[in-house]
Amino acid sequence: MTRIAFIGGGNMARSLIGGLLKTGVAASSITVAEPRAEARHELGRDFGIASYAENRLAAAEADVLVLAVKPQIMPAVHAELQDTLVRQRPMLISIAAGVRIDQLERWFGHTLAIVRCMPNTPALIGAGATGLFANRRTSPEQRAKAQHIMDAVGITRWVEDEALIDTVTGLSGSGPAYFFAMVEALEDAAFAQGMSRETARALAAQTCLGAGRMLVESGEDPGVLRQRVTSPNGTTQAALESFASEHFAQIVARAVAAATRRAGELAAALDN
Ligand SMILES: NC(=O)C1=CN([C@@H]2O[C@H](COP(=O)(O)OP(=O)(O)OC[C@H]3O[C@@H](n4cnc5c(N)ncnc54)[C@H](O)[C@@H]3O)[C@@H](O)[C@H]2O)C=CC1
Ligand SMILES: O=C(O)[C@@H]1CCC=N1
Repeated sequence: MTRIAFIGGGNMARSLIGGLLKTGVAASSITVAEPRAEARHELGRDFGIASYAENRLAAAEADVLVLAVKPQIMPAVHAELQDTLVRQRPMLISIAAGVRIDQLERWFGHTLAIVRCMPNTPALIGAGATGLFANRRTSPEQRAKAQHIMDAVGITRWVEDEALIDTVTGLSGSGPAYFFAMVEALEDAAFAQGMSRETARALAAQTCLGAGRMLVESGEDPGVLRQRVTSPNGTTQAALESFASEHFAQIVARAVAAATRRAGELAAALDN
């Protein structure tokens, strides 16, 4: 049984923990370190896992440490875990946006297996999407273990070039928020035309779910699916022409680039 300790018990850790438990991972094999007492209480209440105020205690028995703190917190975490790292030599899985392998090696040690991942919050319902990149110290068995953990909560893809983890961040890491923003905008638009918020939200959310499921389950090209909705000179064409006139594709590309760039900035700030 792999023993996994989460360092940081915030939103993303909760999504991963909830997803892992749903796939049958034993609550006794997961611990979490979280400084906020209320969050610790909620982790115990919602998931039945042991939580600790101190990183050292949560990590005491772990084979795998999932570093789930904000990038800025990472150097402090290293200081608190130094003894544990030397004694246990756990594999590290960092999910922190931007934070590079060379930085993690500098803080946590050059001889540890380190996998840099970028998951997303739908992991909570087993529908996550995770990009992974491993350092050279990571053995094939350790790569498989990291992938196994992330496969439990959704799909996984290894990237060849570490820089592409920042692209994963701009695509799928932050991506759920783009779709939530789309649903909010659709709801607002229908509300402005007189529909109740409840009905507008239900229809917008189900449309998001239906389109997503069709895309994934059919395996068809999104462009083909889009064309099937678009009757010549019909309503969809009118909406898509409106999107195009506002340069929708460029708007999305600039947003993804902004998120990707921010990941790099978060990391660069830690070099100073
Ligand atoms: N929220 C998301 O959708 C995603 C977040 N991430 C990454 O996951 C990491 C965590 O993000 P969130 O969960 O959104 O943030 P969050 O703020 O919800 O969680 C971070 C947790 O770390 C705790 N913490 C603070 N100092 C600590 C310390 N010294 N030791 C242990 N825990 C400490 C905080 O109390 C907090 O509960 C970030 O690095 C972020 O880039 C990655 C993918 C998606
Ligand atoms: O917004 C963030 O910085 C984190 C990383 C990806 C999703 N949430």
